[in-house]
Amino acid sequence: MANILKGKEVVKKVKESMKRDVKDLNNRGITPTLAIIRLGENPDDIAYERSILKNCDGVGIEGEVYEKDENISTEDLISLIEELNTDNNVHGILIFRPLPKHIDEDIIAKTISPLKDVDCMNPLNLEKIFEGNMEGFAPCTPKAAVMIMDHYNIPLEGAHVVIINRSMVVGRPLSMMLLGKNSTVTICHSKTKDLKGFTNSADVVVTALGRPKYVTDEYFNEKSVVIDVGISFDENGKMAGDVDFDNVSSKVEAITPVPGGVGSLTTSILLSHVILAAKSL
Ligand SMILES: NC(=O)C1=CN([C@@H]2O[C@H](COP(=O)(O)OP(=O)(O)OC[C@H]3O[C@@H](n4cnc5c(N)ncnc54)[C@H](OP(=O)(O)O)[C@@H]3O)[C@@H](O)[C@H]2O)C=CC1
Ligand SMILES: Nc1nc(=O)c2c([nH]1)NC[C@@H]1CN(c3ccc(C(=O)N[C@@H](CCC(=O)O)C(=O)O)cc3)C=[N+]21
Repeated sequence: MANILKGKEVVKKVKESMKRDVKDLNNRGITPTLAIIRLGENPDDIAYERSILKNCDGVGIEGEVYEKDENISTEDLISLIEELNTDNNVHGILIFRPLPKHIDEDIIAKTISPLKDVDCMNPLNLEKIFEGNMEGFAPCTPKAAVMIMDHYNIPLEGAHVVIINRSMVVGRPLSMMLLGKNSTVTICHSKTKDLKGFTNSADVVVTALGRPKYVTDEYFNEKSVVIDVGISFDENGKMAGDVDFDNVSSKVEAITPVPGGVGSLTTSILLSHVILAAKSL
C-alpha cells in the first residue's frame, strides 16, 4: 500500500498561522476581503467557489462573489476589475479561469493590480515565478502541489517530474516552480504520443486532466510518486481525482488522495495570500 500524502497536515499548518494574522488585522480594524469574479456557471469554478466561501468563514475572511454573464464584454470586465483595484476594502482579487473565449486574457491579466493578484495572473507576478522566485503570490495550485511534496520530503532535486497539463493555472507555472527546485520537467498534454511511456519512466507524475479515474496502474511503476490535481464529480456527484485511487494506490510508492489532497491546500493557500495582501496594503 502506498504512502498517502494527505493535504490535511499541511492545511493545518497554514490555517494556524492564518488565524493569528487575522486576529492582528481585526485589531487594526481590517477584515481581510477576497473579491471573486465568476463568469458563467462552469462546474469547476462553482466547486472552487463553494470551497473558498466555506473556508473563508472558518478563518474570518470576507468572500464577495461577483457573478457575471459569460458573455460580458472585455471592457465591462476591465471596469469591474478597476473598481475592485481601487476599493480599499478589497485586498485580493480572483478571476476563475479559463476565461470565456471572446475575452482578451492578456489585457485582463494586466488589469489586476499586482498587489491584489492572489492567484498570480498578472505577468509582473508571473515573471517572478519564471525567474525561480517563489516569494509573494505564487499560483495557488502549483504552490499546493510543491508544498505537499516538500512536507513529505519527496526529493525534487534531480528528479524527473512528468506533468499532464499545460494550462496557465496548473502545468505551465508548475513546470517553472519545479525547475526552480532543480527537477527535470516534462509537460504532457492531449497530443502527447505514448503518455504511458513518459509517466512510467518518471519519478513523480502530476496529473491534472480533469477526467475522473482515467489514469490507472499501467501508467506507473512501484517507485512512482503520484500527485493528483484533478477534481471532477462522478454521475452520483461524488468527488473524484484523475487517478483511479483504489487501483493505483496498491502499486505505487506514494499518492495524494482526492478529496483531501492538493485541492484542500489550494484553497488554504489562496486565503493565506488574501491575508498577505491585507497585511501589505
Ligand atoms: N486541485 C486543485 O486545486 C485544482 C484542480 N483543478 C482541476 O484540474 C483539472 C484541470 O484543470 P485546468 O488546467 O483548468 O483544465 P484544462 O482543461 O485547461 O487542462 C487539462 C489538461 O489536460 C490535458 N489532457 C486532457 N485529456 C488528456 C488526455 N487524455 N491525455 C493527455 N492529456 C490530456 C489537456 O491537454 P490539451 O492542452 O492538449 O487540451 C490540458 O492540458 C480539472 O479537473 C480541475 O478541476 C484545477 C485547478 C486547481
Ligand atoms: N484562476 C483560477 N485558479 C484556480 O485555482 C482554479 C480556477 N481558476 N478555476 C477552477 C479551478 C478548480 N479549482 C478547484 C480547487 C479546489 C476545489 C475543491 O473542491 N477544494 C475542496 C477540497 C478538495 C479536496 O479535499 O481535495 C476544499 O478546499 O475544501 C475545487 C476546484 C481551482 N481552480
